[in-house]
Amino acid sequence: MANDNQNLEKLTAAKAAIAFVKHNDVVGLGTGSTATLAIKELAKLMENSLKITGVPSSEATKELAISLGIPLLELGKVNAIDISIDGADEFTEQFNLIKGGGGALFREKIVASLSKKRIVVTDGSKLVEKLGAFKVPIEVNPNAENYVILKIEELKGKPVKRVKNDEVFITDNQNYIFDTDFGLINDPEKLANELNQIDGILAHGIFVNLTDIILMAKGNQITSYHKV
Ligand SMILES: O=C[C@H](O)[C@H](O)[C@H](O)COP(=O)(O)O
Repeated sequence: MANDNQNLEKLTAAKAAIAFVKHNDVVGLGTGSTATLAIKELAKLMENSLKITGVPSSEATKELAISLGIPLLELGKVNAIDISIDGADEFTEQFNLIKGGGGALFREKIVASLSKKRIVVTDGSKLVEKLGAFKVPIEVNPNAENYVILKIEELKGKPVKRVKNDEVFITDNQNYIFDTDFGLINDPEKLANELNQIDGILAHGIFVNLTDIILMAKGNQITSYHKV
């Protein structure tokens, strides 16, 4: 559970991120508590002069954006996004991430893939030396459940089907999530590529080469990592 300090850090990072948004931008709207703060800050700027169009990365974010009066485009109908702002569950200084703690990883990956500038906002707890303490969310079509479990186990992963409020968690895309323990991950790109080969996996939460700027707040200080 996030404490007050963590919430303040999330807000500090969110405020730093929206400074990158320009008038008339198409903005990829992430999912999760930190992205939510950024979306609310954007909406405040829109009360003055900023005009943007959002592209939501989940049904929850879509509802939030509508409630704030942010005009939206449908993700599946968009060819390019100027800038996206999203959170992360873990990141390394090599710009590798684990995402999907909220189950929105597939649409978040498409948003990041379409975006010209990808900004990740986090509190100070998300920086790690190696990914993997946070279990890798893997979104699986129910028809491929047992097949995918076998294939993940061949990769030495230990998948656990996600349950929320005593019920199997179902994603916005009507799939399951398997939170998978791979131990600490030495080569995220290799594991990402191996998972990409498995039929039945819609997406996994390892994000490689999908981030340009990471804004991490620690206390009220921002550390920004820019990919060169
Ligand atoms: O599916 C959820 C997303 O990947 C989130 O961006 C991620 O879980 C981080 O969320 P939060 O900002 O709430 O820590």
